[in-house]
Amino acid sequence: MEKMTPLFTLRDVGVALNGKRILSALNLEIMKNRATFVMGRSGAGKTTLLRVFNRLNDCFPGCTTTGEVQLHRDHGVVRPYSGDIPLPELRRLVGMVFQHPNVLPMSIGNNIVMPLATVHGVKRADAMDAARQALKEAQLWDEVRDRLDADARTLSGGQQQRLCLARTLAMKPSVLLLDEPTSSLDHKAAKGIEELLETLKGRYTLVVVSHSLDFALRLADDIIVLREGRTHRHLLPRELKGESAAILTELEAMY
Ligand SMILES: Nc1ncnc2c1ncn2[C@@H]1O[C@H](COP(=O)(O)OP(=O)(O)OP(=O)(O)O)[C@@H](O)[C@H]1O
Repeated sequence: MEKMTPLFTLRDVGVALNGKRILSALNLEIMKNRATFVMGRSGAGKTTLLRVFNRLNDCFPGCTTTGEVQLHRDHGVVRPYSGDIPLPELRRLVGMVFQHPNVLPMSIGNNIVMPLATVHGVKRADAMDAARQALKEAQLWDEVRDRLDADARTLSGGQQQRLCLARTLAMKPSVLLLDEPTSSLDHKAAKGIEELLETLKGRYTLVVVSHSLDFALRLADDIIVLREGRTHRHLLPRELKGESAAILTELEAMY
């Protein structure tokens, strides 16, 4: 069996917004190249937890993060909240895809090329190559190869979400945070994204917020269940597959 190594370790992590506790006493590990699902009722703090990993909570005035967050890199451990890693590098390593596709108001090609070239200083020709590769990995290339100059907003919702995924993959991230990536899509488009994520599993570390128990049962290696900002349970999906009907009933009651 492959040895599991952590990518992130959280020790006694808490998040407060203007004095209001959103997350408390979180102790957990996100394992490399595994799919970790974060589940729980609306308002439990799932999105806030995702934003701990890339310091996106810092964007909200009055937000404080306490405790220790460790990011394990090949050359050792860095602590993002101690300034061990520049923020642009952290955001590159910790890619995020949101609930609603947030394409940039520009061409399909430039949605990937522009951030690579202007934010990360990649040469345009290299950025074009990276864009092509990422679009293939996001299974969008065949649909857009003849219209890379078209406005990205002319794509369907599912295609826009795959473009957002391609933009994130082009950055060569260590981890992909996916915040309910299918919830704004119709059934067919949602299915397409789920199938795409199945192809990424094992090659990327995935942290997925989802309300779909079926999807979690198919894809998850680990499931973290939050309740009122705390870790309520940490499960392996096999614990849900018949071995513990009581847990399944409890989770189903949340959705
Ligand atoms: N920027 C913010 N300003 C004020 N309150 C916030 C902010 N972000 C989150 N919260 C509050 O923190 C709590 C947790 O929110 P969060 O979005 O993390 O929950 P969630 O589990 O992802 O919910 P949902 O499933 O509905 O998306 C909620 O009470 C929410 O109102």
